[in-house]
Amino acid sequence: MRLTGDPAPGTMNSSSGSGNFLLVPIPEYPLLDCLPNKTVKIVVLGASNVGKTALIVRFLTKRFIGDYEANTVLRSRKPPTIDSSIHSFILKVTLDGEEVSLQIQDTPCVALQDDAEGLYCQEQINRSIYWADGYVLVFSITDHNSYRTIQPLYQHVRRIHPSGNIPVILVGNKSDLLRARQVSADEGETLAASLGGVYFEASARENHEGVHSTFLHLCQEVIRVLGGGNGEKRRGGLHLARPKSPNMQELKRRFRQVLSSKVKSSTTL
Ligand SMILES: Nc1nc2c(ncn2[C@@H]2O[C@H](COP(=O)(O)OP(=O)(O)OP(=O)(O)O)[C@@H](O)[C@H]2O)c(=O)[nH]1
Repeated sequence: MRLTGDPAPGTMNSSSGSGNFLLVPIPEYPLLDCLPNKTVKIVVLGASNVGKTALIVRFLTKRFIGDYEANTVLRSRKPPTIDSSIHSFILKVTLDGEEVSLQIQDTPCVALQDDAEGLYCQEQINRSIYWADGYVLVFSITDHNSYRTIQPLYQHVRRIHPSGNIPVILVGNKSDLLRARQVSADEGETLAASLGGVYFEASARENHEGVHSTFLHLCQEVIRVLGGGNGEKRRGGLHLARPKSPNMQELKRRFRQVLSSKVKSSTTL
């Protein structure tokens, strides 16, 4: 099944419970004509394999990334590999009756250093952290190491933004895998409270609504804490270019590929 509309190259229209989303790759220039004034910039961070990309894909397309993978395997026997580059998306959302331009960045994984306190974190992630207004910190409830990464990760964000409130939410993903649970809901809630954020358990695999409300909650929190407008201005005039998305053409090609394979397989089955 194709997403609503017939996407022009480089754009996709999707719909969600709260209205129509326009999904476009973030260009290297501002979209002054077609985006609302209010902008919220969100980055998704976490350890390897926790489901960062799956959560974003679920939010944007209402689908589970594994469905795309399975579908492509079926058709070409060559699953798409999501590379570890930074990918960016813009969509319009309506919050409390007002249109907001939501920009989301997916990032490569971070990892704990051997001392379990420091982080291995690529420079491009630092640029994304600097760029963003709000932070989705993700771990998997089936992987206690990914949970242990969160506190150092938050400290890392704090070092980049030493002053002021940091809108953050903590997501314990893969809540469908209850039998493999290694992190309790209490541990999630306690950690989120210590970071000054809210804890959500989510399943990118099974639940769109949970993922959807998680992202929207963070949007609202960003607007509440920072107000609308432009993040760079809020940070005392410091300007840092938005991280580039060098592989956006490739990502668009993969999106089109998996979406068209979805159309074909659903019509042939
Ligand atoms: N059961 C289950 N599997 C999930 C869920 N979310 C993601 N996965 C699977 O977990 C694996 C990792 O998902 P990704 O979205 O690539 O994780 P990531 O955090 O972006 O991974 P990195 O590229 O290592 O940073 C994939 O096989 C997904 O299909 C979930 O909610 N439930």
